[in-house]
Amino acid sequence: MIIEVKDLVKAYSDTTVVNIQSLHVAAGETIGLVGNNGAGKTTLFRMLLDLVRPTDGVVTSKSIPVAHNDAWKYYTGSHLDEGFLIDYLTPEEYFKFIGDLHGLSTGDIQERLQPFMDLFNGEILQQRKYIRDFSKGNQKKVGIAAAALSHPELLILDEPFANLDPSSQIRLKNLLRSLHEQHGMTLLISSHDLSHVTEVCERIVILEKGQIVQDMQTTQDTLQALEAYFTV
Ligand SMILES: Nc1ncnc2c1ncn2[C@@H]1O[C@H](COP(=O)(O)OP(=O)(O)OP(=O)(O)O)[C@@H](O)[C@H]1O
Repeated sequence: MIIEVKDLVKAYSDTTVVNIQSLHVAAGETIGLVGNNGAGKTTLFRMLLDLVRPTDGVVTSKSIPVAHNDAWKYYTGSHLDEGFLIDYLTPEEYFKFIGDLHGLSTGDIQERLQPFMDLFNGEILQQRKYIRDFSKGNQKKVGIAAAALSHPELLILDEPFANLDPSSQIRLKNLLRSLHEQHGMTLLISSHDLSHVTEVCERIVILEKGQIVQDMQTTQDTLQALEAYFTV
């Protein structure tokens, strides 16, 4: 298992925001995490990435607790929010920084960014602008590309479609599919867009008040089932 979660609890004072008995992510799976505002999606991702320590329970990656070992960092890419970026760099400088961490040459970086050119829409590279001066949507594109640059075995993205214009959302959907198909990347993404997430992900997990209430393989009926579930 690339990720295994057991009896994972996160509580702030006396409010429990995540409470998951068990969640297994196998290598090569594409999983969409859905749930209303405050359901605990981001908190779960932060615990998977050792950014937040659980109140109870453990997260293991390839059987090793993420809190006690760095091995997972070499095969895990992630972009949760713009806080992950280095604002005073240009996108080129940031990609070089991330590429250096993974021993990629300038040529490797250029080659690996090639599939992102449609998504970048001519607005990311050679702009002579720092990341801080880009729009939220374009910052997100930089973050997603940087997270995927090392071709990680596991890619974790929090709301990758948010703040993107409709054309960019469609381009991102195709890109994520092709990262999975061409590199066997395991994807774990959260989204409020039920249609996009069911198109990209073969498995959908619904989180409600910190708990997993449904975990299903995506079929042609899943979108309808999700829409019914979220209709109040
Ligand atoms: N540092 C913190 N201190 C106190 N409460 C927190 C903290 N971080 C998160 N929470 C609470 O945990 C709950 C889950 O938040 P989280 O951001 O994980 O939800 P989410 O599913 O990602 O929501 P959204 O869809 O709105 O992004 C919320 O009620 C939030 O207020």
